[in-house]
Amino acid sequence: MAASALASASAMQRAGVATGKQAASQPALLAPALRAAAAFRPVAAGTATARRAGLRVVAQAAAAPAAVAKPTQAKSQYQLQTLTTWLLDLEKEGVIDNELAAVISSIGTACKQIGSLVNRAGISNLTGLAGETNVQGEDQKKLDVISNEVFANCLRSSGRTGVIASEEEDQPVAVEETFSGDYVVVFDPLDGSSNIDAGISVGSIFGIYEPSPECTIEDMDDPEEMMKKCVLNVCQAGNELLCAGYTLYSSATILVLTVGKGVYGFTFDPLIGEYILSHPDIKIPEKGKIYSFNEGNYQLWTDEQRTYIDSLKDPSLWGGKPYSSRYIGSLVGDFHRTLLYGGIYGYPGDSKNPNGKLRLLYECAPMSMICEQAGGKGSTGFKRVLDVVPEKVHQREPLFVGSPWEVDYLESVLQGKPAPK
Ligand SMILES: O=P(O)(O)OC[C@H]1O[C@](O)(COP(=O)(O)O)[C@@H](O)[C@@H]1O
Repeated sequence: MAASALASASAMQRAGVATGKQAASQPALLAPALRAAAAFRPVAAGTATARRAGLRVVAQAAAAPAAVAKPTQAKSQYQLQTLTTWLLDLEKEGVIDNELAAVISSIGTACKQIGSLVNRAGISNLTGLAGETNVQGEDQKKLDVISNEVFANCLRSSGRTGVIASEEEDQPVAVEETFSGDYVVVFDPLDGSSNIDAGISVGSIFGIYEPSPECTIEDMDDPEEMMKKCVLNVCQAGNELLCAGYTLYSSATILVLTVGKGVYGFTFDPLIGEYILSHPDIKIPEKGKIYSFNEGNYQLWTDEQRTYIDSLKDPSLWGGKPYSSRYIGSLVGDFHRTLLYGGIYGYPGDSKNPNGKLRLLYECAPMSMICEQAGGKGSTGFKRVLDVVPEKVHQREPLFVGSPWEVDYLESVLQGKPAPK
């Protein structure tokens, strides 16, 4: 209607003569056109729109307190809280600086890229082995190598990182492209990669530290000196972490992180290419009903560790319903479920691997910070994970994370102390 109306009105003008005269000579033609043209006029009194406007005005007048309150900007249903706007709010509040925001954004970009590579792995020949082994002696998957490159490239191009350390790199690296900020970033570019070829959920894990003041890397440092400083920069205790997070690549791509003020989850929306706030201020349940351990190692565990798991399976101890067992074999997947549903995830040390399998710097510490920020706990069984100072970059540490009750109960069993109430 509107368009045709615009058309006829101009048709009239094309007729060149003031509408008035002609109108007199051809009334029938004009009527519909005039009515339509009226639609384009500012809201005249008596029309439906005016009525609605009027009602709104009245309603607002009625609702408004005597003193005319500043009209609050109605939150448009299309207003999104994205990772970008969340970081901006944190900057405005002085919680983080724009350099740290830039580093976190670059990690967000890396995870978008890795997420799409993981999704397409089966149809773009990205499954299978890369034919190399990493410093842990593990056969690297093609996507381990590629994800490592993607992560490192994004961190470099942020211009805000000074030293980066990856599960897939033997040694930490000093970043030449650093512009300012010099943040230290540790990361596991693709965790749980043994699950990739089966299309089961995997993830990325990261932690961000301040550069340690004692070891500022100088341009004139010789390579050996520089390496020593890089290692010292990354070997910081988890309680020094400024930010920790992971991205889950599963039925959805979900980035979960903390900057020390609670835990927030953002689901990636591929339609708009943005991370949307989907899990604000995550709180882990005080007590859960799920345990997540690789019981295949049961025979290698200590008596206390076996006693703990056996007790979770004894219904008489839990009002007739034992704990449920869930284990994907992908730390990010198992931890994400534990964070949302409660319970405990554990990778104990055992007679074969006294310190377990998981790496303190870029697996245990970041997950423990997130868990604590959500009201949970992260323990080695005998000590708070975040208080362990790493001596080596790829140091392994036993890890027990989850609801405070289950972790306290575990520590009581391993340390022979009374169980929590
Ligand atoms: O197969 P296991 O011995 O249970 O180990 C599984 C654990 O190892 C990991 O795959 C180790 O991580 P990477 O894949 O990064 O080496 C964790 O994700 C997972 O929780």
